[in-house]
Amino acid sequence: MSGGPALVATDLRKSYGRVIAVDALALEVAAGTVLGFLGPNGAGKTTAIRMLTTILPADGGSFAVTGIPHTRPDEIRRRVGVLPESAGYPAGQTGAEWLRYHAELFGRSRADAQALVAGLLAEVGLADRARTLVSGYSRGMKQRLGIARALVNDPDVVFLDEPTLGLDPMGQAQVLDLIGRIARERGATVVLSTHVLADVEQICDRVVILNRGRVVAEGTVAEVVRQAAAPRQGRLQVPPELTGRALTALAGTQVRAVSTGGGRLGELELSMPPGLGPEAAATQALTGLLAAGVPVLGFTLEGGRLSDAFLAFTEEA
Ligand SMILES: Nc1ncnc2c1ncn2[C@@H]1O[C@H](COP(=O)(O)OP(=O)(O)OP(=O)(O)O)[C@@H](O)[C@H]1O
Repeated sequence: MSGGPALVATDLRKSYGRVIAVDALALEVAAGTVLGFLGPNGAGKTTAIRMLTTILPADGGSFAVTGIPHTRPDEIRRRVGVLPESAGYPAGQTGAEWLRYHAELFGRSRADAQALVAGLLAEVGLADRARTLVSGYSRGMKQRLGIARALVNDPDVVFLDEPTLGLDPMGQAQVLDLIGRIARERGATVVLSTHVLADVEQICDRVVILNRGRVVAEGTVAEVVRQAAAPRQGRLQVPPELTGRALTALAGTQVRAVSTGGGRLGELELSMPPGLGPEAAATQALTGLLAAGVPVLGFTLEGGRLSDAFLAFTEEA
């Protein structure tokens, strides 16, 4: 593997008729990163993954995987692993047979493939189910088998499209643990497409948020949350006797204010409107209060979650 980024994309585009699925996608992902690839339904994640894994030709733009340009798709295919959005599994084969078949597709001899498959099944926690028909596997076991298949060529970059979809909490935890190990122990880069933002907060080093085919946010989870203007909640203390005047003053701003539950006078909860940065919202609120002659005794912005950021970046304009 080269010392450069694991994945680079520039101006990548794909349309289906008049629907622009991916629009000028630019990405740069460092090796060993677990990247959360996020976006609402139809944002273009699956289309982007299909292009980056050379399954679907792009309309324009370029990309490279571990330095291999998109003009050499056969080489890229040897360096990537994929768990597709709706992976199909064979009913009549055992997990070991199915994986061995895929290992042999990558040119392994039978003996070599057998050893590889035993290692992979152990890695994904299916060693004791090697000789069971896949049709008898639970959904979580099938997903882990699909991830094992994605690892059969010892890839540098692994693309997982919604790997925890439909899994129970135990199944989700096992898949997340496996993803963490793929990055840590194999040193592979993982591109994780998911709608489960709690998973992303737990295991992703960085995130990219797509909306309508475009990257609308990029960075670590903390950076994206900050960029989003979430914090969207704040807390304010004013002299108790001036609570009413403070609420009237804030009603003239874009910041929504209510007295805190429990009726503690002088303490107000603020909701910052989407689209207005936290500094701008805070300035508006504080300026409004000072103009009304209300002294501000305390003011804090509360930390936002990735879900707040996601909504802020993907809400309809
Ligand atoms: N084969 C296709 N033919 C026509 N339109 C398509 C096709 N595949 C995707 N699209 C459209 O392209 C856009 C992007 O779809 P895509 O499946 O890439 O989004 P996604 O982010 O993966 O969504 P989801 O989270 O629902 O899986 C959508 O408007 C979708 O309807």
